[in-house]
Amino acid sequence: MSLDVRAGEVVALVGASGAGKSLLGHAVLGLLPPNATEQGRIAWRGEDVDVAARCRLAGREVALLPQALSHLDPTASVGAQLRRAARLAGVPRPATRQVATDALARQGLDASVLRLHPHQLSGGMGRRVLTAIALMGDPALVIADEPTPGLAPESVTAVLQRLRGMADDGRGVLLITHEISAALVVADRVVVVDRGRTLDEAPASAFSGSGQLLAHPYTRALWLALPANGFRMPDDHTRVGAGMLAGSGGSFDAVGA
Ligand SMILES: Nc1ncnc2c1ncn2[C@@H]1O[C@H](COP(=O)(O)OP(=O)(O)OP(=O)(O)O)[C@@H](O)[C@H]1O
Ligand code: NI
Repeated sequence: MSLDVRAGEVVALVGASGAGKSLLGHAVLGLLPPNATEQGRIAWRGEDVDVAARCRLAGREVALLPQALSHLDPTASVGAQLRRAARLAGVPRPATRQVATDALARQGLDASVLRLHPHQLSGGMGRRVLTAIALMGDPALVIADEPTPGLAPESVTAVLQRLRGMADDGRGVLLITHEISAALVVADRVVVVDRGRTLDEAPASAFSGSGQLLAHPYTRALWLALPANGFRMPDDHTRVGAGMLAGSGGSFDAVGA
């Protein structure tokens, strides 16, 4: 896999289940299991970063916006979790309460939420809390792993617009998803992956009409299969799929971040 994310842009990483999208995100954050073997390189601001360096960047320069509310600690109040994130981001202890309150306010939540525990939050509130935690260290890169499945349409829009806002504030955003239609609402570029390989990269604007601007047949097939395009399946779809299988190795050679 090979891709890069620049400041100010949302890059959507799109691919079928098992393509390796989450693994790529975890690799960038230095979160792969200890027995994982890696090949290739990951660079941050032009410099190669090893696992130790990536772990130092994680939570400060690079933040993960997880999908599941289960990433919140069920036994700790929202306030305690935000203050912990603030301390990890380098905020001196006496200031953490105010920083936590401000972080919630930026997500449209008032200070009464500090006292709540995760089970008392609605789905939308929980996601705002996760966002507040992820942004605590003022990261330059936000990796959002499947932030929208299971959400009501208006919440999907809100989550995507928040990601767009993060990019407009000058951050880079990597949006991992298998919902290309949602990604296209906010993405500048779309990187298509399959079975551990980058297949294609296209500007979001190329996804229009009958896909004539999309060079790769797999990407065009993804676009045409959307409900809005009438679930069209090109005749050669199965053949393309089989070709993808035959040509794939399932590991990443190169990762650029
Ligand atoms: N710790 C692990 N050990 C071995 N194999 C793993 C591990 N984690 C993931 N895999 C495998 O690596 C492949 C890629 O998984 P990954 O979770 O990155 O896919 P994904 O593209 O994020 O899929 P999804 O859209 O379902 O989240 C899958 O075949 C998965 O089973
Ligand atoms: Ni995943």
